[in-house]
This record gives sequence, structure tokens and C-alpha cells, in this order.
Amino acid sequence: MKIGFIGLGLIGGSIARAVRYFYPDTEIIAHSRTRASVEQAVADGVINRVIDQIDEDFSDCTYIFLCAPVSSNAKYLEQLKPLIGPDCIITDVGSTKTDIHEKVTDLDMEANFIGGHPMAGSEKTGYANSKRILIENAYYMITPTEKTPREAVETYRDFVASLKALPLVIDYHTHDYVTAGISHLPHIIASSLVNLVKDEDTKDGIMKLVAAGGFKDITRIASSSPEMWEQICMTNRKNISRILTDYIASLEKIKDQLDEAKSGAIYHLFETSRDYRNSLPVKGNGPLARIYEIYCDMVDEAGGIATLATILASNQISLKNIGIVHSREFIEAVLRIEFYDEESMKSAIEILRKHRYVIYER
Ligand SMILES: NC(=O)c1ccc[n+]([C@@H]2O[C@H](COP(=O)([O-])OP(=O)(O)OC[C@H]3O[C@@H](n4cnc5c(N)ncnc54)[C@H](O)[C@@H]3O)[C@@H](O)[C@H]2O)c1
Ligand SMILES: O=C(O)C(=O)C[C@]1(C(=O)O)C=C[C@@H](O)C=C1
Repeated sequence: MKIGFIGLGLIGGSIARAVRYFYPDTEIIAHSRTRASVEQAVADGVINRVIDQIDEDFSDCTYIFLCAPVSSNAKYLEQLKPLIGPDCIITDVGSTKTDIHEKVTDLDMEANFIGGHPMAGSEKTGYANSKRILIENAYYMITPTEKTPREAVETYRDFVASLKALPLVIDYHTHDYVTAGISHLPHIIASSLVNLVKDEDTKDGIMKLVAAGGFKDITRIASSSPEMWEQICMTNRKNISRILTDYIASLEKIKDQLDEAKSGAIYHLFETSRDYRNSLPVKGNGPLARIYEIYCDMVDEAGGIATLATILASNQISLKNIGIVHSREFIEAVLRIEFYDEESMKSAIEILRKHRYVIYER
């Protein structure tokens, strides 16, 4: 198998690493704007060759992954059209799908296109931050066209699953409606909140100084790439605008409830969100979902860690990792204990609590 990548940053690099791991003999070629990254990928053994411009080298690829920002991906279709073989599948990883599907239709390339979008990522960009396990256990949305051969869709779905992601075939309109709500609006909220705090801070910047877990948890994604997010917003304007309208209305409702001191309504706001948030499925949240960790108050005595480890070992519970953490979330240092599976973690919590350890679960 030969696979081509155009754009080899966080997502392209992560997929290339997964392909290299699960299909070591695959020939992987890549063209990217950042020359240093693709050269590093060759040095890492992740890809075989750097391609300076889009040429016949892409002609015999089984799959070509477009992994640049969304609007840039769409621009490559035209260059690829005269080059690709009849069975080649061009796929992308872009966060919006309508724009690229419309370009594919305009160019009459539907039989050779399957849209793709792994629901995993980070606020960090670039090949240097790519990880083989990034897409593992993450939903990977697949948006075929009406003319993509069904066998090609099935083969591609199996390929995605073989990289340990969770394929989900969906139409591209639904994709853009859904992602506006669970990804695009949250990014706008995070960035606008950060900018609001920047503008409302005291002259001596006390808000910035004391900002703690709450602010940091909800705004991590405000550090994401402006180039990528500008293109996402510009290619899903209608869906984002619609849900933004509903969101603004919900904020106005909350403001009215506050102004009128409707405490029951405010209680209901937090109660409903807590129940829904707590019901989110754990499966499909990317590699982080597979971390089974707890935090435990440090016992301030010599050999404290050894005692705790011995209690767990004598109950046949293996530890994956154990270490002291100094985190702003906890007043004192705590012990972070990581397990191999959920069952071990649950048993450990029960046993340690019986021994009067104070445990914090995530
Ligand atoms: N970051 C995420 O969380 C995330 C998650 C899922 C999907 N995506 C989608 O994946 C795609 C890539 O995002 P990323 O996070 O990997 O970004 P990134 O910035 O880490 O990587 C983009 C890569 O594309 C290259 N590039 C940029 N413009 C190019 C062009 N015109 N031609 C060739 N190469 C170009 C860059 O040099 C870089 O190597 C985007 O379409 C994005 O919507 C991102
Ligand atoms: O975890 C993050 O940092 C992300 O923003 C990942 C995230 C998201 O969940 O919104 C971002 C964009 C993608 O298209 C898919 C996933």
C-alpha cells in the first residue's frame, strides 16, 4: 500500500504514525508547507519521502490524506484530479465537510472522495506534537459522497478501524450541524471568554494572576491555531451562526434570572448541566479516555508511598504509574496513581478508602 499526505502537522503526523505502526511496510509520502517537519518525519522513519510539489508521485496512492487547514485542503483537489488513478481515494481530516464536498462535486471527483474527521486533537499544532495514539479510541466521522463505491467506503471504514479509531459513517450536512454545537461554538466561547477577561481585568492583572482550574479547564482550547479556526468558522458560518443565536438567547435568559434573583432557575441550570455532562459516554474520547487514575492525599510519614503500594500489591492490584504531583488544583501535594484498567482502579479506591486514605476521582 502507498499513502500520500498533504499537510503533516498534528493530525496528519498522528495518522501517519499510526499507519507506520499498524502497516510497517506501507510506502508513505508527504508534501507539507513546513519543510522541517516532513524532513523530521523521514528521520523518524514515519514517512519514506518528502514530495516538494504535487506530481505523479501521488498517482499510485491507495489513499491521499489532505491534512492542511480546511480551505487549503479544498484547493489541492484541482491539482490532484488529473493525477490520481481510478481506484485512488482522496480523504481529508478537516473539521468542516460541506465546503470540501461542494468542491468535490463541482470538480466531478465524487467517486474518488470520502470525507473524514477524527474527533480527537489538541490546542497544540505541528508534527512535533503528533502522537500515534491520538486517534485511538476516538470517533472518526466518515462522510462518503453519493457516488463513492460502497466497497470503497467499507474498505476505508475497516482501514480507520484498523488504526484503532471508531469509524462513524454520517452525511456531511449532519456532520457540520453536529460539530457546530460540540466543537465550533465551544471554541468561540472559550476564545471570547479569554478576551473578555483580558479586557475586564484589573489594572494590575489580578484576574490573570489568580485564574485557576475553572477558567483554565474551560479555556484550554482558546490557545488553538487562529489560522485553522478562521478557516473552520468561515466554512461553517450558517450552522455556527444558528447555534450562536440560541446560545446568546440562553445567556440572556440566565442574565434575566440573575437580575430577578430566581435562585431556583439558577439551581436548575447547574443541576441540568451536571446531569447531562455526567452522562457523556466515556468511550470515544480519544486516548485520554483510557487513563485510569486517581489522586490520593499524601501520608506525611517516611515510607508512605511504599505502604500504600504494598497494600495494593497484597490485593493483587498492579500499578501502571505512581508519583507525587504538585498541582494548583490541590492545596497540598498529592499522589497520582495510575492503573491498567477500570476494574483495578475501582478495587483500589474501595481498598484505600477502607484504609482511611482520602481519594479524589476524576
Ligand atoms: N487540531 C485539532 O484538534 C484537529 C482535530 C481534528 C481535525 N483537525 C483538522 O485537521 C487539519 C489539520 O489540523 P492540524 O491540527 O493538524 O494543524 P497543524 O497546524 O498542526 O498542521 C497543518 C499542517 O499543514 C501544513 N500546511 C498548512 N497550509 C498548507 C498548505 N497550503 N499546503 C500544504 N501544507 C500546508 C502545515 O505546515 C502543517 O504541517 C485541519 O483541517 C483541521 O480542521 C484538527
Ligand atoms: O481537544 C482539543 O483541543 C480539540 O479542540 C479537539 C477538537 C474538538 O474537540 O473540538 C477540535 C477540532 C476538531 O475538528 C476535532 C476535535
